[in-house]
Amino acid sequence: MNNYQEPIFDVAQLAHVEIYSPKPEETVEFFERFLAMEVTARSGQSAYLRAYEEPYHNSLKVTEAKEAGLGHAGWRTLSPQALQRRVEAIKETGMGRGWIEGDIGHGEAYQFTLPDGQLMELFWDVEYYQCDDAYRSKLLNRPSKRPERGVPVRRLDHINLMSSNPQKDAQFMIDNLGFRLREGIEDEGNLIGSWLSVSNLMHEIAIMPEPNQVPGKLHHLCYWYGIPQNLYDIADVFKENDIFIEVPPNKHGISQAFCMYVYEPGGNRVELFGDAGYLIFDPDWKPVIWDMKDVPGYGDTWIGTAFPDSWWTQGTPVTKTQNV
Ligand SMILES: O=C/C=C/C=C(\O)C(=O)O
Ligand SMILES: [Fe+2]
Repeated sequence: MNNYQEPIFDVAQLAHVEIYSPKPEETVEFFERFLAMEVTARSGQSAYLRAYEEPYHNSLKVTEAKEAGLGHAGWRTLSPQALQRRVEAIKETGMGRGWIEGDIGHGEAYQFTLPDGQLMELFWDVEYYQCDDAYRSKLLNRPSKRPERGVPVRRLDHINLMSSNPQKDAQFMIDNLGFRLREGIEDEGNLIGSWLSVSNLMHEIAIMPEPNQVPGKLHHLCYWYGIPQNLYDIADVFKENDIFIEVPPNKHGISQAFCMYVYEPGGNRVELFGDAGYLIFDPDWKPVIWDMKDVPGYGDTWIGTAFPDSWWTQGTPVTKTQNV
């Protein structure tokens, strides 16, 4: 058994996501007013936000840009030593961009891109949120009081990217960062969809096909409630405020998560999780593979309305969709 390929446990979590918005103030208002996130800093064209149960200074950076899309995703490693090991591995791939000083909320980070071009970074040094007395919760394991406005999300859960070569990107995450494939969608033998994680969550990242092979897109970012009823509460608020609901409260087959998809005012798709679906504890988990023909009505939506075409074809930045 000594030839067993041990997992790489160097990446700990998805710590933050930067999204681009052509309507930054409306995007910030969406997260602040409806999802009750707190703006913890502003600098230049960016605002930094956190959810009330997140321990770090921020988990979301909203940056003004011409078009919606992914700015970058930030992954925290398990230790400073783990960071160094992963940086060496990434350097070998030629996808490394080099070190940056850091950003508001975290220290030096090593940046790289996926083969498809999406920008990512690895870091260890992080700034923990310092709670003002006015926000201190009586629930000692909660970093700040539950906000009284909107329907407050509790933490960042995952990102989902659209790729011109999803199989190549998934393999990159597996080979160099220790992600494990949990579920996949195959079409004519190609892995076109993958749900990958480094924790007990079933995914911190998913990678799906861009129908016209346009590289570098974001499909969605997801925040977690953990309480299915909250999806109906926030759906009511969205409806009252003309926020487009693409997929109403729904149970996914893949991941078994209870979800809902909306578009924030800047145009990026945001998923909300009523619960995160099943957790994984088997150290030798065998990926569950779906054939694409079996997905509609089972893998995508197990219970709820059918997914609209837009869910399979639209990401950000938006490009004209030829007939797919
Ligand atoms: O077609 C299957 C889609 C599943 C999506 C997810 O599990 C997710 O985006 O969290
Ligand atoms: Fe998702």
